[in-house]
Amino acid sequence: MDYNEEITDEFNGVKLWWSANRTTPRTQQFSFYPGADEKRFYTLKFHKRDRQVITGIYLSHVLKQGKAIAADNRQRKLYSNGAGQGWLGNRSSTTWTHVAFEHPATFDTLAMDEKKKREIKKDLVTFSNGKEYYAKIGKAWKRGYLLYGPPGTGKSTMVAAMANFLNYDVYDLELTTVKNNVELRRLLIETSNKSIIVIEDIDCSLDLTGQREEKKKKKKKDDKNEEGDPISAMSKNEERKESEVTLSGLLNFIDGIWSACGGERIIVFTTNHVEKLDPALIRRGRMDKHVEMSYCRFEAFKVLAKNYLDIDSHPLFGEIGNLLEETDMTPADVAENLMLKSDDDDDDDEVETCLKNLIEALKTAKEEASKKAEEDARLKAEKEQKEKEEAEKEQSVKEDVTQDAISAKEVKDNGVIH
Ligand SMILES: Nc1ncnc2c1ncn2[C@@H]1O[C@H](COP(=O)(O)OP(=O)(O)OP(=O)(O)O)[C@@H](O)[C@H]1O
Repeated sequence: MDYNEEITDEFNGVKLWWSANRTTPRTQQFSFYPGADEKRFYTLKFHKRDRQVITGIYLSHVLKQGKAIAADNRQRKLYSNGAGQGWLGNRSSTTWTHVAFEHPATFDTLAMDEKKKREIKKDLVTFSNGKEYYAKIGKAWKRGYLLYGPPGTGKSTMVAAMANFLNYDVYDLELTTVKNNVELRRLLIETSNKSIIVIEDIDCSLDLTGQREEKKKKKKKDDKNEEGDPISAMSKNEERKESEVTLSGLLNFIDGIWSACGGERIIVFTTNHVEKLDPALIRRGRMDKHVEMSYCRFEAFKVLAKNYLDIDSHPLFGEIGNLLEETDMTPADVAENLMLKSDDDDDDDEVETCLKNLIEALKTAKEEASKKAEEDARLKAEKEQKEKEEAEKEQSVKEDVTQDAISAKEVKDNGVIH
């Protein structure tokens, strides 16, 4: 609103007039900051019979709307943590740095089962409106999501869609650069409200899955190789400092030790190997919602076809639908085939070429999958045969030993037989 401009509003049948004003100071003192002494205010005019409505509900309605608009217009941020450099070039504590978050993914463009999408959106809305509820039940206002599925099924895309849906910032937490639990806690305390904290590929981020021994062995081997080269050993020493963040450190964070610093945070773990994760890490209550991101089926394909080709139907959809039901292809691979090669998405030939390419790719994938299944079956049969032969061999050795024992007993009982 400009100064001296007046706008009319209407609320529940009540008409009112807003105007923006300012006062300039009478004394003409010198100031470094032009306009520092200026007073700005809004004037609201309405009929006195409507006073109750205006002071009762209208003003809080305006404040609420204002906050919502400010939140919508807010430039959201994508934070990531990286190892900083100390004075001597050594590794110092990791800190958050940020860039503008501008990922275009939304739930509309996310290719997945519609029912699942609706369920997730409902869960997110319930969470973000749940301030009083969380306070009432005495729980930290946070929610954990575990997104699991093969690479390219849209786990990162889902995080972006969630952030855009809720208007939250995203903190991409790289655990391997966090020195220890103390540093983890500091980083988490520095996160702001209304944010999603993501740990991608949690199975690779930490020694939470029994890989610690492997790494120790490798380190021992490297140390041995560097024994004769102290300079390279010194320079690598800093670089190689492993994260000492522990499972219990991470569990404490999820359980809300840091909840004293406020709420409204969503924690997301993504993994390609859910079976590798420690059950303590992903039990319900910590990771409240487990979402499987799966291969592209027909319903998800239709979303991609709309996104990439701007079509809702096509005579080739039937064939594609059948192939997708029989073949496991990730949405990322399907999307790759649907990328137009020119910028003319009205070009019917181009659309058809894309769909035909996809059909070819699906047929190839189907053939490869069936070859692989045959090969797996052959290897399995071979293995079973080998195990059977070994068991038989073992059994025959056992029988020989028993026979020897019987013969020895007979010799003992009956004397030496010549
Ligand atoms: N479900 C999906 N809906 C829409 N686009 C998708 C989907 N899955 C994958 N894509 C497309 O494929 C690309 C890769 O997907 P994304 O990085 O989200 O997969 P991911 O499961 O996180 O993979 P990774 O496990 O390798 O990190 C995305 O940029 C997006 O264009």
